[in-house]
Amino acid sequence: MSTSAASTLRTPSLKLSSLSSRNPLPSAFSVSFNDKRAPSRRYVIVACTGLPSKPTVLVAEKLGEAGLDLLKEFANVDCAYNLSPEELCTKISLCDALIVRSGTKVNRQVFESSSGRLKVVGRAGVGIDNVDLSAATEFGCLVVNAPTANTVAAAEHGIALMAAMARNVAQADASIKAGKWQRNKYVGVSLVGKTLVVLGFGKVGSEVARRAKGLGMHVIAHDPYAAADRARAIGVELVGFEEALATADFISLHMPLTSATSKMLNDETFVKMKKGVRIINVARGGVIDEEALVRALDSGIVAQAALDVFTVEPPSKDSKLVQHENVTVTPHLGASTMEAQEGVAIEIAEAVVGALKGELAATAVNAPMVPAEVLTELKPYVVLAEKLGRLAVQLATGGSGVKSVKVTYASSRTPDDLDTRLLRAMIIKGLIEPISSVFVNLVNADYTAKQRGLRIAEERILLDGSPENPLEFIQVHIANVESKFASAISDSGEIKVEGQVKDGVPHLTKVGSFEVDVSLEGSIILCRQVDQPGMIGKVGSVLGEENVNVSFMSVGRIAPRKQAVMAIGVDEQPSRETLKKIGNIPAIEEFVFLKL
Ligand SMILES: NC(=O)c1ccc[n+]([C@@H]2O[C@H](COP(=O)([O-])OP(=O)(O)OC[C@H]3O[C@@H](n4cnc5c(N)ncnc54)[C@H](O)[C@@H]3O)[C@@H](O)[C@H]2O)c1
Ligand SMILES: O=C(O)[C@H](O)COP(=O)(O)O
Repeated sequence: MSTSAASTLRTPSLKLSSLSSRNPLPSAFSVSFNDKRAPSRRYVIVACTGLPSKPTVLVAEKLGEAGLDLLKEFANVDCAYNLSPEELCTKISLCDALIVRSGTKVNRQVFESSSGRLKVVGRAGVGIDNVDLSAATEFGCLVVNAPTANTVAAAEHGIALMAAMARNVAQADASIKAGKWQRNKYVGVSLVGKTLVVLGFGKVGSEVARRAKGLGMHVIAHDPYAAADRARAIGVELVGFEEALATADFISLHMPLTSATSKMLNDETFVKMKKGVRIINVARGGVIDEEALVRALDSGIVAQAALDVFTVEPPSKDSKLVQHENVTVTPHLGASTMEAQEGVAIEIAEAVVGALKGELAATAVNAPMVPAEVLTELKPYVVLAEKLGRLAVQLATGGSGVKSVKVTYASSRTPDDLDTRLLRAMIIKGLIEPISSVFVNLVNADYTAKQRGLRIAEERILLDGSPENPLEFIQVHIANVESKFASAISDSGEIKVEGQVKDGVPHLTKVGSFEVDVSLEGSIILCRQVDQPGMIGKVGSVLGEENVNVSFMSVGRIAPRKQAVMAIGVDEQPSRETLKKIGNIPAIEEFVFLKL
């Protein structure tokens, strides 16, 4: 009999610990049994009190009612606006999700202060430059945004600013209200026939281009990552940066703020522009060097600027840029229409609720974005991947020694047609979580593996046949470790488990060199025995005596009457005594109990 099974069953030390950091249910607690002889092993029984089990969502900036209503159906919603950074850090430890707009800095300190409870940050809008994505990823916190609902609003605001600037609407309005009537002073310029350069030809940029063409402007665009055919389809030519600068009568900015786009317009670029150029910015203040813009306005290179966004928001009252007479400003209103705010609120509420339910988010910013239909197709394989990881690591003696893992995907689909990032993340989750207190998810899987020195190599086996199913089987191999169940070692000396999805249900189909077939639900007992009549009955009746329900049994053998491996799926965890009794059945040579 294997000593491993017995050693997992020593008298445990009892410890009560809150699960709040790993479990979104605030009412859940765990009783954990630590095995004194094998401290790395820990059993957890989760119990829920009668307290409310809804997750808590902190809404830190104004969100549309429709979004709040959606959130309230699923969560406790705490709307707390204008929090100081300290107040945010204090509150966040009690929250599972946080929703912000552009006015809240979600920095590393926020993630640190959450002590692991914060699972989702929802940015109710597009720009995520106010969220520290690396910190979020490190802490396993998913960041989702609402990338589409305010596109048109932002584009319309860009067009509104351009027209208002060209015709001095804001200045003339202020002048009349100050009792003046200055018709000669506010002669404007026409838009028709002028060249508009759109910098950043994404969602907002292309909508601006469409509208500007309707106004009779000649529109060209610069975007190193945009597809030329998409631009051509709406009659826009993509040009290089230098050409864009030199040709523009108007420049409208629509790129995200990143380290590459920070201060993209600066002293050097302003001198390359046509004298009298006009600039519109509804993207982010930081893409312009604001001091350089003031110089360019003073020197007349830039005739006018219309700005919705600023490096620091709100800008200081005495900001030279804001006060400049040739500058028209609005207080970051691009997304602020009734329609856009309603849409954004619903888009972000759905994304946050979905993420809290554990669904894979389509608008994830710091996790692989996988199209919805691919997610649906891969769902059972995602479960299979995690369970194979969990089984493989539990088969290793001393899990922390697991450093080198190979994953094999067998499929008749070409690699281009099979996205395995999700599967890899779930295998990592399965490999790490049973042997550590780290919470692993799609967001932090690769990061966590790297931190622990766990190398994951992936290989594909291209099968013949029609690629109806995404995958035929997945194998997880762990190299350079001993196994507590010697039969799990394959001919090549590695722990090997293989699984398939059958009728939508993940199955374990191979352990080492033994073929088995057991659905991956509940837990599993693996026994190696001499193949002889009555073994299934013997083990089954030991389990039955203790009312442990057997969900599945399967035997794989080398040859009749030789060695066989029996895989038994059980719904309940058998007691120590029951496992001992199984080990004492004379024909059983080794066995192991594995939690899924
Ligand atoms: N003022 C507002 O209220 C408001 C509202 C919505 C969006 N925005 C901002 O507008 C910007 C664009 O939003 P979007 O939804 O169109 O995003 P998007 O991701 O659809 O488009 C951004 C585009 O910028 C391009 N880009 C990246 N680097 C570039 C570079 N160096 N030069 C030129 N182009 C570059 C990308 O390739 C992409 O096509 C974001 O910064 C967003 O935060 C502001
Ligand atoms: O990036 C965005 O979506 C816009 O800048 C809107 O920001 P807001 O939600 O703060 O209005």
